[in-house]
Amino acid sequence: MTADNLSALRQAIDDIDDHILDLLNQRASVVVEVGKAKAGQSKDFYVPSRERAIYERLTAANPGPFPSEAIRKVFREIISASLSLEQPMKVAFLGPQGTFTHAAAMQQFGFSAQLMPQKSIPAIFEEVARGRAPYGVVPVENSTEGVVSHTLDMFMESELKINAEIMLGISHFLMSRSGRMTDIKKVVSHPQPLAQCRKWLEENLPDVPLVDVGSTALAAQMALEDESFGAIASEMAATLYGLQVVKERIEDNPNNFTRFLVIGTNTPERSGRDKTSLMFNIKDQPGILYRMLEPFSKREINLSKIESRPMKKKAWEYIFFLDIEGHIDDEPITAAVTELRDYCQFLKVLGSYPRAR
Ligand SMILES: C=C(O[C@@H]1C=C(C(=O)O)C=C[C@H]1O)C(=O)O
Repeated sequence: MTADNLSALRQAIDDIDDHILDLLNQRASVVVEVGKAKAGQSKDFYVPSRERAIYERLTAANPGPFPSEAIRKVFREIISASLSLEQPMKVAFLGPQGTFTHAAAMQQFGFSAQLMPQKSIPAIFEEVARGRAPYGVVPVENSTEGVVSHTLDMFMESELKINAEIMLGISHFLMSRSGRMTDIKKVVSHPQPLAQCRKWLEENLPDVPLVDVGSTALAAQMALEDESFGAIASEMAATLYGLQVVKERIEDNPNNFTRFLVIGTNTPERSGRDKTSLMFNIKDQPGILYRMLEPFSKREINLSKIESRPMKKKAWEYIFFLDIEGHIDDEPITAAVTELRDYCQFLKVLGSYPRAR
């Protein structure tokens, strides 16, 4: 390639970039107009279902060679930056910086959002309920370890609604100050990642004691303080805290996903591919468990999750959490929920929101 040829190609890239920049500005101006129109109708500015539709439409329409996997990331940032023109989007999440919830919040809201780390799951509910952040991100279940009971318990007392769900592939990294396995005398992490790496730890660090701490990010901070600590945390935590990766991807099951919820004060409109989460307590009667599912099965409504938790106020009474496919405004769902209500002492719709996949 000659120098002339290279500079001609670079000139072509500059021209295209100018064009992209011009289009980004045109797009941002339209988003501002949409924001004004929504404010006039007191509608939420942030619409996760519309964002999902944009990612899916563009990924399907992409002729290449630009990689389809990158489309969501690029448009995530374009949308995030446009949303911040109105006002920085404040999002409370389970901190400190570098937790998996931080990564989930970033995946959903992008770099232009103002992510606000909180010390506990109740603190996130509190920030949103008090209006200090319009949205919060909380973990709710892991594909290998099951539900995050703190989050389910919070819905018993809170009136907040689920606005979206986020699925995040979870990969655990072992990290330390030196990056040498032989320096590690203790392994620190949150109990869930420790459990998810049990086999790897038994095989590779059999005599090293394991220490539970409140979060993976806290574990990373401890490893930064003490060279003899190995922390199990996200790749993001290693970068953020400047730790050396000892071993990548040490989870026993590589098919490890965590589901997070975006909580807010309103219920999003139907998107056509939604999920509804319900919470209820049934009256104690013979055959009641069977009957509570009948309103759904006879309408062929798909259940994606059922979970029960002890009701703290009364021994041996249970609260059920049910996820069903569809939006509460869909006629069969409204009818099934109305029917179920008859068997319940109480029933709460935790939200209808776009399905992640
Ligand atoms: C512009 C809108 O509002 C927000 C911004 C979006 C965008 O930049 O495309 C998409 C959805 C909303 O979160 C809209 O609802 O269309």
